[in-house]
Amino acid sequence: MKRTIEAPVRALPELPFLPAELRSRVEGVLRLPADQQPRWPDPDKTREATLALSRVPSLTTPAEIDQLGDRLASVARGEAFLLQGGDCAETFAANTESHISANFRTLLQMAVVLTYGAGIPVVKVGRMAGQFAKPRSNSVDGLGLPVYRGDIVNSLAPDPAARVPDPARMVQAYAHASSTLNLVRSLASSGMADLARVHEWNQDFVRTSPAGARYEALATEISRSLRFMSACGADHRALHMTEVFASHEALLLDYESALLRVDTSTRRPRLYDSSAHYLWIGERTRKPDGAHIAFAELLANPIGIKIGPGTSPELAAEYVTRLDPHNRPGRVTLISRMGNDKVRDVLPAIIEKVTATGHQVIWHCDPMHGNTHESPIGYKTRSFDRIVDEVQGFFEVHRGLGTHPGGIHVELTGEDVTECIGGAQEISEADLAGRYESACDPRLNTQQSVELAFLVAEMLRV
Ligand SMILES: O=C[C@H](O)[C@H](O)COP(=O)(O)O
Ligand SMILES: C=C(OP(=O)(O)O)C(=O)O
Ligand SMILES: [Mn+2]
Repeated sequence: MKRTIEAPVRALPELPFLPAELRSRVEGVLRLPADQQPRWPDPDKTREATLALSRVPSLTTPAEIDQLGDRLASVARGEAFLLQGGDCAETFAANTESHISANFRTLLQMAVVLTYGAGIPVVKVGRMAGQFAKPRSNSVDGLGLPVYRGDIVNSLAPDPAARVPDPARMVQAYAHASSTLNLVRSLASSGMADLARVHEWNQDFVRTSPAGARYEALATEISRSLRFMSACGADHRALHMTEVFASHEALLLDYESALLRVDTSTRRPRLYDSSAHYLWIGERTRKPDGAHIAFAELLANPIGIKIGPGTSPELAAEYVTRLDPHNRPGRVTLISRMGNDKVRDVLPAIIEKVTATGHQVIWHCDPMHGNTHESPIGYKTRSFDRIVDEVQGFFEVHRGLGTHPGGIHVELTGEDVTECIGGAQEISEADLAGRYESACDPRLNTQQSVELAFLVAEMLRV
């Protein structure tokens, strides 16, 4: 008789080098209740997949992760700005060279404008190389099928068989993440990241955007600065290459725990989630007594937590004290995703309470997830104006309190999709059907992303 699996299977992977004390802590965490996990139908296949992942090479190294930790410490101290962006849901099908390089290029274009606007370094973190798992509002979709939970779990195809969770997808996700990182590392150190070249793309944006005239003055100032630096003979390698880090939501605990690796080169062994440099815990899985927050507590990686409008100041302070026991600036990023109509009311009390704990966190603004609505014909969309207004509100709140608005976290793609309405191209609800390609949430297209960067640069210069 076929056994029905009532609870999600979370087999602790082999983790060959895990010292006994750490192993029992990981096991304890994986026994806690975890939201949004798939019910894999076959425990043996699940174990096979996690065992395979526990033996593969790390996607990131402790040295790179610690390097990002240093950069984030600067952000927390107000000496740098954090730009994080990429797809809502990466897919295996879109894991192509053109898609990855277009997203990377858009991130670079935004970073140049923001660096100029802020006058401080911009730390670039992609939602890439692992952003394959999605938390969902409902377990059934509009067609009555089990919901799509990201390519690492099941398929978007509207077919009951395709929606059955398949643990072998975790191994495929690792392979895709690995090839993405390989390409991105190479692009970051090659001509693609050359400052002058990235600025030329921004000049193309200004030439072709219907709102170009508004941004021309800023783009011209950047051109003059570049000519000045070149005339002075400034030719540092940092002008020709860049540094970019990979991040995703630490949602699927079977995948994340199988990629845990231990660095034993330090006095106390440190546990790294080698699936990414930076991981965040989402709005739907941040229960304080659940597995996700406890998992994040184990890690040496920098950690983000999404905080929606229902977050109490006390809970925000609890996250920070639990996740930053050693008082490391930038160890925790609080990513507010309040909605443009709530950010000005809800965020100040949270900032005050967290600041009073003495921990130096990064305050990050996700202006996407609190501003999603359904169009009359059923597309999930977001309005560019509301996105801009949430960032504006976030800056106003920080200016009022004298704290550092540490950066923005956006869902974007380097392609000319029609998923968010508004922006200089005036994408309307009727235009959404034209090129709506997201597997989950609506992303800013390239033009909207670069336009947002120009608007944020203006806010930073006030
Ligand atoms: O990316 C975020 C969430 O997964 C997403 O907003 C949930 O979407 P849903 O409400 O369509 O499930
Ligand atoms: C799921 C996401 O966001 P949130 O947890 O803030 O809803 C996301 O960033 O795709
Ligand atoms: Mn999303």
